Amino acid sequence: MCTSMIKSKFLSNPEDIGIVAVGFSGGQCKPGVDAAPKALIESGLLTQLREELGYKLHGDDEVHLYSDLAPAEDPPHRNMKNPRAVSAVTERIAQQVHHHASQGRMVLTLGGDHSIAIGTLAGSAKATRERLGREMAVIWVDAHADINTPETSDSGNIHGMPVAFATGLAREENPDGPFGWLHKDHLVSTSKLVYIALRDVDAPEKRILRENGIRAFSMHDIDRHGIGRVMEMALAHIGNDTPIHLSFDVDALDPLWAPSTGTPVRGGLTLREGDYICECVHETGSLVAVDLVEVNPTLADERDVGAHETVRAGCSIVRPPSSSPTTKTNHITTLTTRPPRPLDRLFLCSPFLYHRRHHRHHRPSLPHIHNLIMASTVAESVLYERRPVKTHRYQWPGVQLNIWILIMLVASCFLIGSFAIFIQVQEQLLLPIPWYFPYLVTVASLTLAYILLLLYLIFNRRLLPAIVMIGAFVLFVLWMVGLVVIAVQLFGPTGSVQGSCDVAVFSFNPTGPSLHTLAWLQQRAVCQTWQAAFAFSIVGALFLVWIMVMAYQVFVTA
Ligand SMILES: NC(=[NH2+])NCCC[C@H](N)C(=O)O
Repeated sequence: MCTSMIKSKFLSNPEDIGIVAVGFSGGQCKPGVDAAPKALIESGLLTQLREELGYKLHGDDEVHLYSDLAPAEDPPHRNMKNPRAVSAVTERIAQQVHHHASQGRMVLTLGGDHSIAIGTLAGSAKATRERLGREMAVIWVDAHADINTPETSDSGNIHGMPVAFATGLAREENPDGPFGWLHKDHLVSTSKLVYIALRDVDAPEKRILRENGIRAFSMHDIDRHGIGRVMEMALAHIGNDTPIHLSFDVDALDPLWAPSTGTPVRGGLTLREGDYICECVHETGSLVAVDLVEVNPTLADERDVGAHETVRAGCSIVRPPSSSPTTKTNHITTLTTRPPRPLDRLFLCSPFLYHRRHHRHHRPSLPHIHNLIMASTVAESVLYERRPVKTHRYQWPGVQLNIWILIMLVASCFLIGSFAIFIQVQEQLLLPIPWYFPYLVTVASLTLAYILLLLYLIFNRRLLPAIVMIGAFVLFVLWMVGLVVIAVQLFGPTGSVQGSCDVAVFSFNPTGPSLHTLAWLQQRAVCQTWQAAFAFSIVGALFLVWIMVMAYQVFVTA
């Protein structure tokens, strides 16, 4: 039995994981990244998923090297290095991912360099369209944007281009050319793409991000807002009704924690921030696929102090619980009752664990990688003695809310304007001002203040349904009083507005310009203003009911 307590929204077989282990490094020039799946598996990743977290794994018996796909020759094409090899391998990966995803399983792809995401995204986007009739969102956690087109890339390495291919920004016109196999149903929309942890973006990539309005959170944003807020914003951008593919490049982490990668960049995520991202994505229940790429176990050599640091940091961050007397579940008990090992659950530690120095002294430890993956046990497992913090992300229907605000603005402004004029007229005629004139001006002004409050809350992403509901209810009562008063004035006994209209105006039959005609026009305008005020009051009252219903729906679906 799978231990995850988060209910998956989009997987029909949430206890199953399709594994695609990709031993491929052709998207860049440093050898070794193809050894990652083996290293990850040897360090116990899949065993842990299967035995300790209770997942049923499919396709876990083989690391694919795709040697049968190696072309006889592979000259550069549109400035790309190894174009045919990468195209053929990613096409095959797309089929593998599609196969698993079509069966409603989570797909875990172990890279490999990041070029393989051309295949993983294509496979899961297609399967998501076919199975759920929806578009899929992508959270790309990476130091790099990997959105160069072949024409903008300086390096020609395809691992710097996968997003451009996956979004259709880099298209191959020739269907038989490299990546000509990518069709419309393989593509991901740029509006459903969110980057996290960027810090090394090429100038043309910046332009591409800007021109396509792609949502990107750099390390600067994480420093400024904190990872919590950034995740809130990233997930709000995606919305809670969209399946998510998480593509995690290990170089998103600071080299302090993950130096064993081809293109490390300083100033990256802390270990804990990496954990947190994965926990948040898992908690949405929308996760359908994960890639873990660019782990290069061969790049940590004997002199690498980073490996030591990694181990130390991992140990201090993830302290195995000293005791866990209440643990009942078998597979968890096994872990919690055995003596803690210092390397346990070290986040993405496999490149270091794979390192001979550590490998000799420790049984390949259980990597912390499952944070990254579906189980996200960090958030929920007794292992960590943490309780998931229930955070609500309210998803307001944007269009409805905008219409609501606009119409209510019009209604309130109209009431303020017309009753202010009535007050003025009464004053001029030296008549007493009835209480409901200033009352209606006040109610409409309160409504304006309420709209301003909503806008402020929306801007700060704090639009809580409870606030909306309470405010709307109070205003509704006030509007109803106003509505009744207006109705009495308009349709009440003779002597009312309606009556004066009928008697003072319509019984006359003014023809030609005269003082009578003028009075008649004036009186009719007053009547019509009252009628409009009545109409707007009804609209206001109904709209207040509408926003209460809206708030309720947002609340129950959160
Ligand atoms: N997946 C990666 N590590 N990508 C690094 C890309 C670096 C650079 N922007 C390039 O296009 O070559």
